[in-house]
Amino acid sequence: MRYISTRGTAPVLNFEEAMLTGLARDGGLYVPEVIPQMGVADIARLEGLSYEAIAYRVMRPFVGGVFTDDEFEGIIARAYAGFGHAARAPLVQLDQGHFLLELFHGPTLAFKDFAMQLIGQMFQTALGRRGERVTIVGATSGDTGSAAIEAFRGLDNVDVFILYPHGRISEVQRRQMTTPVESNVHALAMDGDFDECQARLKDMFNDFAFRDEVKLAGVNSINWGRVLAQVVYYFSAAVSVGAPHRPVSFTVPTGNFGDIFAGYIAKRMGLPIDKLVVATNQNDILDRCLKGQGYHKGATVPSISPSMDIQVSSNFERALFDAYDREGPAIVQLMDELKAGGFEVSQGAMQVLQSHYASGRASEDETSATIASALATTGELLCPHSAVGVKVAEEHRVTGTPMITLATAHPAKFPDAVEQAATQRPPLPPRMADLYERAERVSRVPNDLQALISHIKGHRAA
Ligand SMILES: Cc1ncc(COP(=O)(O)O)c(C=O)c1O
Ligand SMILES: N[C@@H](CCOP(=O)(O)O)C(=O)O
Repeated sequence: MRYISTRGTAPVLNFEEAMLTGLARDGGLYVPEVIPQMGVADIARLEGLSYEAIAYRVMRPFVGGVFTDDEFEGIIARAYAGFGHAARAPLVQLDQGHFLLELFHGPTLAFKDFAMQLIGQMFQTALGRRGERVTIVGATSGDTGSAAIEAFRGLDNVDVFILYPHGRISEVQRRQMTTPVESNVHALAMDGDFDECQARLKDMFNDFAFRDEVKLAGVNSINWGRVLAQVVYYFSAAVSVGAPHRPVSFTVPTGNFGDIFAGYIAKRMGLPIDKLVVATNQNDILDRCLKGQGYHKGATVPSISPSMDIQVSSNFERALFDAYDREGPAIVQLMDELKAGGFEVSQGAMQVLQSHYASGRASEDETSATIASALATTGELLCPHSAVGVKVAEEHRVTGTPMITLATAHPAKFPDAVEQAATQRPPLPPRMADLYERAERVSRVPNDLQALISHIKGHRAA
């Protein structure tokens, strides 16, 4: 299995190399050269299997010969052993034909654990074999960072630095990053918003001297391994509501476009997905773009679903790559225009995008109202991101086709917003009950590439 860059000029890599490289050296994102296929019979055989067994069958062809069968089975088993639900990703019914896929039973209570726990295990196996140590730098609007710190804390062969936008994440998210005591993990509160954190991260990858000196690696969804792990739950969920014998739709609360892109990969592999619905909060650049209004950056407005306060949605580049017939130079041009403020999508590419993705947005009031009404009618307490999804899903449901909305975080990660909407404060699970008493360790850093580089160099173990 070979991986190519969306910008067309970086070296072609195998799975392990693409996973450890993160951003391609031409600034692009790695994607599989060919998407492996699963036929109707292969998908039907997933019914009744454990989450781990489905994960093995769905991901195995993407990994190639990098891990042996036994190694890969062990990696998957260890990744999901710590989840708090036997089904890992249980499906609950909200209404006739509308289901919620609960992706918040991992150690940090958000969907990011599905991929981060897995790539933590894959990094450990691959780096142990190579005898290498790497420096992971990540950008987060709250959940990626906490999942990464949890997955990599205390591991021998990695230093982890996570940039988060100072003052723009929830207290639970912050404390999940600032309270681990292991000396190889570092939370950095940066002045700026998430897009600026992500831009500095990409600047670091494009500074080859720094990148090579510290052996920079990335665990944001620029890393193909992150997207791949998320493909699995589209299969597990769809099969439990009747796929491959009938089509299924998904609505996905979306920010950096990694999760919905995983759904697109599942569809390209053969899963009968009718609609993939992108649900945004008031930072609705993706909704506007998918409705044909171009991709034009504005100011990011803080919302009650802060993890989706994003304007530069990094994985949208992967979607554009396919929509532009995998023409690297076209993507280079669009990304140059984006640096200057935005771009228009060609008519042909727009048709391709709209054939795969629908979209909608939820205002702040609509999000709060959905939290309240879901609790009243179904007893389900939603986090604000999941509520954005449920509201948009309701607008796209079609009789006869099950709609599955991804519940991307536990409500206890956003207790203030949930309490305000539902007059009920969701408690943290018992294992985290002392989170507010634990001591915090965090460095305040400026939005400045050189300052960040010297901070990281000065705090690495090796
Ligand atoms: C809770 C939550 N929901 C939804 C999203 C959006 O996911 P994606 O960035 O993969 O589109 C994020 C962050 O990315 C998140 O943390
Ligand atoms: N919402 C994310 C933003 C980063 O997304 P990623 O999937 O690219 O890592 C977060 O919680 O950090």
